[in-house]
Amino acid sequence: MVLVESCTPPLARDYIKILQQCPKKTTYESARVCETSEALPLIDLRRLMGDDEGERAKSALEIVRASSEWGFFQVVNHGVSSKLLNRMRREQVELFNAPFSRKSTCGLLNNSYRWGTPTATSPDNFSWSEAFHVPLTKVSDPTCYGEFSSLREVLVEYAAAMQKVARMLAGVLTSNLGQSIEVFEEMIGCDESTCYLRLNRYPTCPLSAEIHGLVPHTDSDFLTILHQDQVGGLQLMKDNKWIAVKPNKDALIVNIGDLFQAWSNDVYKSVEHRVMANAKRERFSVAYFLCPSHHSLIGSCKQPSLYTNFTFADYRNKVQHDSKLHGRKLGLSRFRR
Ligand SMILES: O=C(O)CCC(=O)C(=O)O
Ligand SMILES: [Fe+2]
Repeated sequence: MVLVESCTPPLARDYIKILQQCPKKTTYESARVCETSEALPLIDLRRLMGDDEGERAKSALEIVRASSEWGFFQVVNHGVSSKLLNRMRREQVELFNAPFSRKSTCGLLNNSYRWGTPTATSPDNFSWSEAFHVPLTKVSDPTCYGEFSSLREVLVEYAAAMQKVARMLAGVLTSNLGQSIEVFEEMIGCDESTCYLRLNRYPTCPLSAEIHGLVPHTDSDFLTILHQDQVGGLQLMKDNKWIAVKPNKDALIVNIGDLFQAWSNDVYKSVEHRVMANAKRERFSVAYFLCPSHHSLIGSCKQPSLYTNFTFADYRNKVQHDSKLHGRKLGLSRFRR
């Protein structure tokens, strides 16, 4: 019990409360069952950026195929230096090492600190993690950082580097749909001021091997670029099986979000993914979310559209509403015709 009470953030306290309130014992059927034989597609972006037109077309096709068949892929030679990735990680570790009271009450990074899942109604929608979910409009604001002033420079640089990769990948995906990236950006209002960075920490979990570090979800954005450490735990759903993503220190992980699935009329897939908690090692990751402006209309670029027209604000409101009411997001199914 001492162990549980001394845990910060107070994940164990919150988890046990939910467990006690939940009348049915939750069984994590096959929570750990995981197929590892299929490796996530690995795409070399040097070929996409090179002079050889044939190679560029081949690597674009790999991106399109992975986005349609997997909704997930890894990229290497992405142009983001390992020095920057390492600096980001060091600053992230230092930030999360701050006392809980400092993180939770002092307005750091636009008050974006969260832990656990306040809306959880059962143990299986509780996430054993803490995070800062930072709007990019705030990353250059010096008043957001308190004593963590060196974090600012890294976050600004990191966001710019991720934006570059995201734009390149979005360009490939939109061009395959017969649209230019300029038209996409104008219609969707996607730019650096509308995107988010999420710094995740998954503390070790002393309670059970079957708790989620992050519950199964799809991302409510166009696409996500993730940098994870070497601990592992990320899994994605493919053909009704969970597949573990093996950490690769040179790779960034890319996944399609709900909005690209809608905009592409289901050509690209936003697939469920989750993180399993780890009893022995804490884990860190940083996610960059490519998002549109709130009032952007996310129709489909193809007709007949499988989805009703909705704005990003409509989407987020529904997600919040469903999470409060049902303990989880219902996502795109809310907007299917
Ligand atoms: O930490 C990870 O591996 C996944 C993070 C994630 O899915 C998210 O932040 O949406
Ligand atoms: Fe995610």
